[in-house]
Amino acid sequence: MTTLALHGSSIEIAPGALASLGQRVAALHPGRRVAIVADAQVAQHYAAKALASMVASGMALGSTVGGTVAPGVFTFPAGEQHKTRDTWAKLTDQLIAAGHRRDSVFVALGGGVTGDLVGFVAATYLRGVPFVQMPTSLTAMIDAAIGGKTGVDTTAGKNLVGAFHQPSLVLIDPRLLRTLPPLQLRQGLAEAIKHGVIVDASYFAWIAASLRDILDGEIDDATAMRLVQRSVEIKVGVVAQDEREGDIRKILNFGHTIGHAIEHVTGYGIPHGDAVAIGMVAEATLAERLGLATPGLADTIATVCDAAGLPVRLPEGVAPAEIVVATRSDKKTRGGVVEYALPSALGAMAGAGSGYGTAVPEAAVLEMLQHL
Ligand SMILES: NC(=O)c1ccc[n+]([C@@H]2O[C@H](COP(=O)([O-])OP(=O)(O)OC[C@H]3O[C@@H](n4cnc5c(N)ncnc54)[C@H](O)[C@@H]3O)[C@@H](O)[C@H]2O)c1
Ligand SMILES: O=C(O)C(=O)C[C@@H](O)[C@H](O)[C@H](O)COP(=O)(O)O
Ligand SMILES: [Zn+2]
Repeated sequence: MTTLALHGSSIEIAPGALASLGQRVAALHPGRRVAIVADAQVAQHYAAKALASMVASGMALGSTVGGTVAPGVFTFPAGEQHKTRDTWAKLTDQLIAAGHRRDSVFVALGGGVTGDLVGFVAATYLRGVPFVQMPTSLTAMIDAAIGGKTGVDTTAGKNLVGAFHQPSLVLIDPRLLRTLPPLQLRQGLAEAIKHGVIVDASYFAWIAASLRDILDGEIDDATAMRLVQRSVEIKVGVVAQDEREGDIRKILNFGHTIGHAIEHVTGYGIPHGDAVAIGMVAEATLAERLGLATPGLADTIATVCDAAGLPVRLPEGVAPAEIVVATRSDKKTRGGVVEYALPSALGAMAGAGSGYGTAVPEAAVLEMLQHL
């Protein structure tokens, strides 16, 4: 078992950890009522086990006004299309009806959509109740469950409404990756590749050399632990320095300015990791064109993303100009100009000492996208 600490969160990684969920939640939150929230797909795989572990540890569930015991598990339909204010409202109403009050703790059991959504429900519920992240996708284990960014998408763009709200516990069981569909495993790899590019060239090289071990057949405990642990260490190392993204945390957004714009203009028809892979190649190309990055960096990133089965070019039918317009809702925009977090070399980012945001004129972004 590996344990890390971050802004009040205990982050615990161990194969088989799901069995100890109830025990860990009860130890951190004695006397609280608990509600588990999962999307319908994850619920089919893991809700019964998670609930059994809560009940075995003596955690109480909600209860309605008439005294009936409320369900322990609340579900919503799977998919980014449901990471919305509408789902936030429905879940909030269901939890209120189930009698959850300030003495409750919520558990997000699922991928990044579930973690972002349930974290935002917890952040706003009676002005804030504690929550626990039990991530089930690679994206959630190595990225979304860590660092306290919660929120939902709106029709204007990605993650535009949300809050920073740190989970009390992030319990990671890499064995849950065994039921994750290959397409979803690749989505997480995009974020792991990002971690290599922004902080650790040797981790990038290890991922490149380990793609077959990760993607072909069932991932073994040793490979899964190494992948999850190194990415978690990198994310924790960055967020520990800058919780609210005033400075170095921006580097975790590498690939996301273009990536989020792609997700938005395709109506979330492109999964997050795919969009980030294209975004990383595009933004590294931009960094090279601006003279900030080592020539060849974008090709190196593209080669590894391609070998991981991730796309590296704009999807067919998506016009560069509409991407540029969609980038205007990026949260790193200052004074009306979008600032990008750009790499300078494998394992290093441009802009240290000046906030890690590089203001780039739209004309330069448009030209780069037209030649991608
Ligand atoms: N808050 C952050 O810092 C942060 C970081 C990265 C990504 N994100 C967000 O995370 C989301 C993407 O996360 P995601 O890729 O996990 O998407 P997701 O939550 O939609 O999960 C992907 C699919 O995999 C299924 N699934 C998850 N775990 C499974 C398992 N173990 N077995 C079988 N099926 C499983 C889900 O039901 C879903 O259909 C995006 O909304 C992105 O913006 C947030
Ligand atoms: O934790 C961070 O900080 C990140 O930027 C991690 C990203 O991988 C993640 O997709 C995040 O949700 C993007 O945040 P946003 O602030 O650009 O909405
Ligand atoms: Zn991301």
